[in-house]
Amino acid sequence: MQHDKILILDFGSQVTQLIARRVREAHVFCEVQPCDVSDQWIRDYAADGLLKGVILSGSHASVYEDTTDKAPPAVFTLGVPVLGICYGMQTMAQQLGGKVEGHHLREFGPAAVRARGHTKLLENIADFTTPDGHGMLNVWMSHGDKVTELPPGFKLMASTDSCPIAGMADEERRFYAVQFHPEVTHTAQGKAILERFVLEICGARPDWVMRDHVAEAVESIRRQVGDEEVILGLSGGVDSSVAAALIHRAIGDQLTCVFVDHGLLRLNEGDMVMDMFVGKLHAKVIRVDASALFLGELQGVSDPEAKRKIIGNEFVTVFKQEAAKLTSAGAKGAKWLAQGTIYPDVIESGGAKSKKAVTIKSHHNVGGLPEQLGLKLLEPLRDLFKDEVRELGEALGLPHDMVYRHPFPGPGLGVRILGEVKKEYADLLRRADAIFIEELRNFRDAASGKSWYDLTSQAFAVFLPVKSVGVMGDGRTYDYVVALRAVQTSDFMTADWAELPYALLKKVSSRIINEVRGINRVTYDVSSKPPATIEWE
Ligand SMILES: Nc1ncnc2c1ncn2[C@@H]1O[C@H](COP(=O)(O)OP(=O)(O)OP(=O)(O)O)[C@@H](O)[C@H]1O
Ligand SMILES: O=c1[nH]c(=O)c2[nH+]cn([C@@H]3O[C@H](COP(=O)(O)O)[C@@H](O)[C@H]3O)c2[nH]1
Ligand SMILES: NC(=O)CC[C@H](N)C(=O)O
Ligand SMILES: [Mg+2]
Repeated sequence: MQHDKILILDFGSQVTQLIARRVREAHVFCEVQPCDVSDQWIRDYAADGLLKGVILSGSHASVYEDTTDKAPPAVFTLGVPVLGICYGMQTMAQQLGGKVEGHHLREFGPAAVRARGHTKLLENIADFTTPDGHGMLNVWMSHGDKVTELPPGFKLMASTDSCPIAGMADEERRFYAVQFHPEVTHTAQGKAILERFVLEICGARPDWVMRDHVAEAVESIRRQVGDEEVILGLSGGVDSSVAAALIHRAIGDQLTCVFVDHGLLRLNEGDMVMDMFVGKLHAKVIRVDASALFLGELQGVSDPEAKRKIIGNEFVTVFKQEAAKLTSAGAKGAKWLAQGTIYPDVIESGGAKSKKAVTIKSHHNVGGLPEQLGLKLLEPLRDLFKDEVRELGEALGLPHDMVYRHPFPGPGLGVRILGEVKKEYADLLRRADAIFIEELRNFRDAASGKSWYDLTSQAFAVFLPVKSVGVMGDGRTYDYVVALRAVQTSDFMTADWAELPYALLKKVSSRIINEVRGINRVTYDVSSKPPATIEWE
């Protein structure tokens, strides 16, 4: 089945992904592309007739600077509706003959917008009505520049006290633009406005539903792979688990999963993964116990980046060995490497050019492997956001607890044991961490009824290789310290430390100190990201 599609051109706004989320929530398929795709690219993209509309995102830049990006002109000649948001509105105005000016006064935060001109986009969408009968919208603004002159053919669609042209429309050509951000939840009617644009103005079919997606994905994997063999690095994390379950549904025993136990996994994780995939799904999984190898290589190394590099390299070595064994043992050998790449990974690596490439941490993943192994790449989750991946996982019958797990970094406990990694430390940390997670699952927030595990995005314990003095049973102890970390975040780029209930912290601390001999002190990390990061290394 072919889906109608909406194209979102990204000018580098922090919230471009939210536009895509809102469109997907309206069950319309959409893709984000960098704003500097060529006219030819746009025309090719539209050639199948499925492109129903284009959305231009915001940006940190100002359109009147010489160096800033413009929308590919073809966007305005395709004949499909276009919606400009913030910078997207400003560049639309400028490119089509209007005027944009800078102001030193920035408008950042909530604003009340008055709808004008009875346009199709805002018609009958309002948060309240003024005594004289005007529809008003509570929106979120984030700009310094303004459109000061409408382009020919446009009429005024919205205004605020400080921004007289807060929206404009050329209804004949179906071009609409708003200075505020409908994609953020602070704009109360934002969802309604984007739905109006996508469903009614663009007329896109709302046919993007997970149920159908499973069948389609299975079909497309079968077509792509034929009777060839596939290998996949299975971590027990959400993405690789859902990818494995999906591919297994499609091609059964043609899939072999390689699960590397580097000795830095969470408590019982290895057995859990095997139980699920081998025991319940009957998938082929090779469990490689490489803990001696990894811990050996890490001996004496305490620099975080050096540790990450070692773990990454060893991982590649082990994976290559297993792939080679598979090739020599089987008649055919694997031709495909499957990965649980999801849509945010795609956008982050190939997308917006505004992203600055400063290495804060070398993230471990299987990048670069396909070339080294000479395998073709199979990435069935490439189009999906994390919550869609989770929905898909559940549709495939994976247990809720597995698909709603917090993410776990590839280097595992290796980046949660500060400094040199030792088996002794990993064993202590695993037990402390398991207690923390267990209690997060046990404690529920009275108001929402949700567990604190579900109310946090990521939570774990960190091992500090320093000793402090304590007193237990009238005796002196001199033992290690554990720090607890729990954060709330939507995208892991920024995060707040979670305000866990004291009763929960108290229980966890007392259990860890009583049950894990070797730890006599527990602290709670109250640092946000930035300036701290989520992991400690
Ligand atoms: N211990 C491991 N054994 C095999 N493959 C692994 C291991 N750790 C990581 N990988 C591979 O590296 C990829 C990237 O890891 P990443 O943590 O980003 O994703 P994930 O573990 O699948 O999901 P999550 O984000 O929920 O942890 C995984 O999809 C998996 O293919
Ligand atoms: O697959 C991964 N390989 C890695 O090397 C890695 N390092 C950090 N993380 C995860 O990324 C998110 C942000 O972490 P930081 O704030 O510590 O950079 C958090 O969710 C971290 O757990 C990793 N994930
Ligand atoms: N959020 C935006 O798109 C801002 C656009 C432009 N930089 C301005 O300040 O007006
Ligand atoms: Mg993981």
